[in-house]
Amino acid sequence: MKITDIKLGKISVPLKVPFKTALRTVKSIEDIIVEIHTDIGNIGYGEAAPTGVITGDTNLSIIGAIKDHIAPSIKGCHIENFEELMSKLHSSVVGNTSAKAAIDIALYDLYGQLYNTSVYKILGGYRKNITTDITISVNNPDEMVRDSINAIKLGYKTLKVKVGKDSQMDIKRLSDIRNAVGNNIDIRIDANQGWKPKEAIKTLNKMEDLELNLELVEQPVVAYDIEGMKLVTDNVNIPVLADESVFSERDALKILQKRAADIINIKLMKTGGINKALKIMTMAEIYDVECMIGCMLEAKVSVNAAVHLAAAKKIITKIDLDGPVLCKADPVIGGSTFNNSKITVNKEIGFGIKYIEGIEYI
Ligand SMILES: C[C@H](N)C(=O)N[C@H](CCC(=O)O)C(=O)O
Ligand SMILES: [Mg+2]
Repeated sequence: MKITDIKLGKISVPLKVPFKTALRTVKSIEDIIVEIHTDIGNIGYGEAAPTGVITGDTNLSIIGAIKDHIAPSIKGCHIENFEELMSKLHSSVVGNTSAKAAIDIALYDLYGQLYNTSVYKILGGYRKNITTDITISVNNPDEMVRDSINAIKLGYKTLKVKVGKDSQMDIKRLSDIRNAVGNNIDIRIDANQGWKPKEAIKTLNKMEDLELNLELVEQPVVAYDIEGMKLVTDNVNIPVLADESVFSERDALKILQKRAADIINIKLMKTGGINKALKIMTMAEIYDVECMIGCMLEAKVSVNAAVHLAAAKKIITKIDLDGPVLCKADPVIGGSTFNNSKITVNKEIGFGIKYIEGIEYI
């Protein structure tokens, strides 16, 4: 199965409500779709999200990286030579992890098609069903309480509450939400780098004193401050999860060796796809550290690939794959089933993506 062409397009999918974090506010998903075509008519689908404030990737940089670097290095190659393809993909250009993720996903799709097997089975086939949390955007406390109650009515048992804009107000936000939802709901919080290390320690210890019963705190401090994150990890009881601090295997190794965080959040847009994510997961296994699998604001093509990875691997114990359920509509035909918090991995060959509505080809 030989790669003959790589086509790119854009999709635009409005969100149900604006998505707000300490880093950005977004009203719609504007992602790049990749189609890798082969000499025998198979197509592999991938998706890249332009999360400039986290990955540095924009739609124009994604298009440029694929057109100028990645496509020329993999065109004409055979899917059979998968290891060689991965090596070419990752050495074609530095950085550009979202562009690499889209290509990696499309290549895994074709690899599954080549061997007539669903990707999650090739990767390990650990389980068929997973349960995601849902993000509660950072807003005024009343709005966040309302969004939390609405999420619980839809059956969500875990809320991922965005904080990090104002630590005093964050304590009120969390107190109001915990009061409103009771103690049977898991609450994890994500500061998206918004706090300074000492501020994070003070805030998290206050939240513990108030018995807010938080499952974990995600990325309390700025991504590059590994010492700061370790200081937080060593001085609070709430488990600390490294998100923006871990892109590569080297980043993960540093965090693991220093014990700077308790859990690692793996996202395909940070790692550059499944192949590199697997390496991080193996390291986490060695250090006996659990992983979350997360997503950026992504539609169902790339989140479906993350579902396959999550379904395949035992080391992934926490799921944050709510991208598709945050959207007003789903333009992707095929793939896993998203029924609010319940996700069932699909069994079709490859990733099972059949068609994507409304692609604007570039
Ligand atoms: C969508 C997911 N639940 C999430 O919250 N991801 C964010 C980053 C998303 C973005 O800004 O596109 C995270 O975990 O930091
Ligand atoms: Mg995060």
